[in-house]
Amino acid sequence: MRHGYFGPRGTFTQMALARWLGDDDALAAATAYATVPAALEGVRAGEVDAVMVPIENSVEGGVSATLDALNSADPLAIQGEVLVPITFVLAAPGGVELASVRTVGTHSHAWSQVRGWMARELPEAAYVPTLSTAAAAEGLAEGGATYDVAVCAPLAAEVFGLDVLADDIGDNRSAVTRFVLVGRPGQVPEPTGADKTTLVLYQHEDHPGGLLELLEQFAARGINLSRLESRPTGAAMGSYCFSVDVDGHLAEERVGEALVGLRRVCADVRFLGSYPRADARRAQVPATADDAAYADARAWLRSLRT
Ligand SMILES: O=C(O)C(=O)C[C@]1(C(=O)O)C=C[C@@H](O)C=C1
Repeated sequence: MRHGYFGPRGTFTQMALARWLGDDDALAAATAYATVPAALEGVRAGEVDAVMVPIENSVEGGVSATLDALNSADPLAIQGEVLVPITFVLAAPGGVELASVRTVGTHSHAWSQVRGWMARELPEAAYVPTLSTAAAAEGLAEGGATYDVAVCAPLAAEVFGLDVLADDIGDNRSAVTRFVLVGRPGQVPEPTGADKTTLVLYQHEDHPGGLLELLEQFAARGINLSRLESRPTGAAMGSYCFSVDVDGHLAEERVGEALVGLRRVCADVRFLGSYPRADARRAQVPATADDAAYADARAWLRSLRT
């Protein structure tokens, strides 16, 4: 299988792919893409079979670039997820002193996670956005960067031969980012009992109780949601879709029933995959909503009809 990732080398995303593959040769052969949309386009175009991209951070929330690229164009399928603890360093070419720093380059998600440290230690420093944390480090190593230092992973500082001016500068020491491996739709991974299903829901039109109508489909079937975000569809001001992760697998009765319900009440339902949870936490399913309960209720209905 050919893999890709949101690169360059030294991104947190590459670390996630390393964890997923567990094989140095496969990682070295993987294609680095400069942006998340480019990585997903690489899969759609068949350049690679699957790419690793960030989707959610425990401090900053959803990664909009990923959510929006997954919601548009041909549907893709999430095949698995990886959790990576996030620690940032302040990295610079040799000879740069902390006191002389005026500008800091990094990814916008990383900047949001070091704001407190920056306000305390470098209150005058201006922020320069870069395509990724590792791209910021790469820019310094290549020369000609428009910033003095980079906020990046310790790995990126090492890969690009930079000095570490400050260690562990994240405001939240337990920050974690969730990454997903995305491929073309095909086989859905087998259910494990500890799975997630990712969906994008489009309402017919804005109306009172519209969101409740969607959520009812899950609540009535004993399905827990682990993420719910509204994203603009881009069609008009106030036009939103809902991106959700639910505990459960397409193959399970209660998830299937919820999908049937959603299909009836939504203008469109985009199925983005059922896949094993990285933390292997089993879904809490009420006894009234497990597969046996559905089979029993269906048998009863059949008996009434015959
Ligand atoms: O820039 C990187 O290194 C990434 O992998 C991207 C990304 C993100 O998009 O959230 C990943 C984890 C960190 O929270 C900051 C940046």
